[in-house]
Amino acid sequence: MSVRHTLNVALGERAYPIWIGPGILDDHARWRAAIRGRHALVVTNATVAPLYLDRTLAALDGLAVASLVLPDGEAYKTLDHCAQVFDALAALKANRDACLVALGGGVIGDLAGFAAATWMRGVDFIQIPTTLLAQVDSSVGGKTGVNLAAGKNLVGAFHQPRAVVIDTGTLATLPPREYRSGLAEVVKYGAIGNAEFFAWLEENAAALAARDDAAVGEAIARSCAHKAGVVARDEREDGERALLNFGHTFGHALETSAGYGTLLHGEAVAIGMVLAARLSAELGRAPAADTQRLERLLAALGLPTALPPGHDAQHLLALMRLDKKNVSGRLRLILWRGIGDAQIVPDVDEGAIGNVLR
Ligand SMILES: NC(=O)c1ccc[n+]([C@@H]2O[C@H](COP(=O)([O-])OP(=O)(O)OC[C@H]3O[C@@H](n4cnc5c(N)ncnc54)[C@H](O)[C@@H]3O)[C@@H](O)[C@H]2O)c1
Ligand SMILES: O=C(O)C(=O)C[C@@H](O)[C@H](O)[C@H](O)COP(=O)(O)O
Ligand SMILES: [Zn+2]
Repeated sequence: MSVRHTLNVALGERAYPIWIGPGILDDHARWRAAIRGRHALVVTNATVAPLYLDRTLAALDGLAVASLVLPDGEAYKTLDHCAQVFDALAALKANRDACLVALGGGVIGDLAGFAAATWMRGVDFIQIPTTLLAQVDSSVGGKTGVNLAAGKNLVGAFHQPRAVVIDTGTLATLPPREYRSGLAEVVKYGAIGNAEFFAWLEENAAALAARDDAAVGEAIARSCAHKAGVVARDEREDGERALLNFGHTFGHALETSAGYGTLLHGEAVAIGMVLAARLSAELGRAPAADTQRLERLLAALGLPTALPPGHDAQHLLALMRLDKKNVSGRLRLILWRGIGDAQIVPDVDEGAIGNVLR
């Protein structure tokens, strides 16, 4: 086991470490020290439990511990399944000093994090992300929540973890499609604010597609560093943090309309980023050549760039109207001036959005 990178999310008294490296799930002394009380509940799912639950429980030896294994899938990121976490905490007799341990991808992290935010009005939690997407994005920053039939992440809370334990060795068991989905959020960091990183991704696309350890490790560390900086400056999305939503207004609408789990989050974000880039070009805000560069990179990483056949533009637009970033009924989108230069654009013309969706 070895920690290759230690980052910090600088939030004053609520600052927390991000440890990144292969095998650090077994570095018990390190991450168990982040648990302050006697009770711990590990929340995971039916796919991840047989792979990594025993190793996680081994670190918690000596505490009053329980585990909850939920069904696997985006379709289960719901209030009903959050209620199962509350029931497990009640059965454990967990008090205010309890700690939840989210072991899995972004679905488990968001759901367990939301349960931690609301159990007894807020208890600690630790993120142990086991997908690339969760390692580069969802485990950092404290956005927790669940989906409704009406839209993605419509119920949630900002609640920061106490620590993020990124064991890059867990990626060895991750299916290829899920790995590619995570790469979309990596591309997002370059697209929104780091043209040099975007160029690095272009140069290393083949290595990343082949899951080369060194390239993947660097992509994870650089992504986490980007996100940690944004979150430290704007924890509650009053400004800059909204840029992390590039591609997401379209993407979330696509995920909801396709039925949760049909299109993976990263796939929907990949398509959404292309649509946001196209819309930026259509509005005369960005060069069309940058859209093509984005499409080429995403395609080289095995990600989709086009809307799924049979999509309903009007339905997508209706879903976009319920996005959290909108103000006074006006659509507020993240667009760009080009690679590495995203911006928040209020009051985007629905006609132009409709053109891009069609
Ligand atoms: N909170 C945030 O800031 C944030 C950021 C990005 C995405 N998200 C949310 O994250 C979710 C998507 O996360 P995801 O892509 O991790 O999906 P996921 O949690 O559904 O995991 C993807 C699949 O991989 C499996 N899996 C997990 N780890 C594995 C491993 N090591 N080996 C084998 N299989 C493994 C899971 O069981 C699942 O089938 C969405 O709900 C999205 O909205 C949240
Ligand atoms: O951390 C953020 O801020 C993000 O926007 C990261 C996104 O990748 C992530 O999908 C997030 O869950 C979206 O949040 P939402 O506020 O649009 O629900
Ligand atoms: Zn996302």
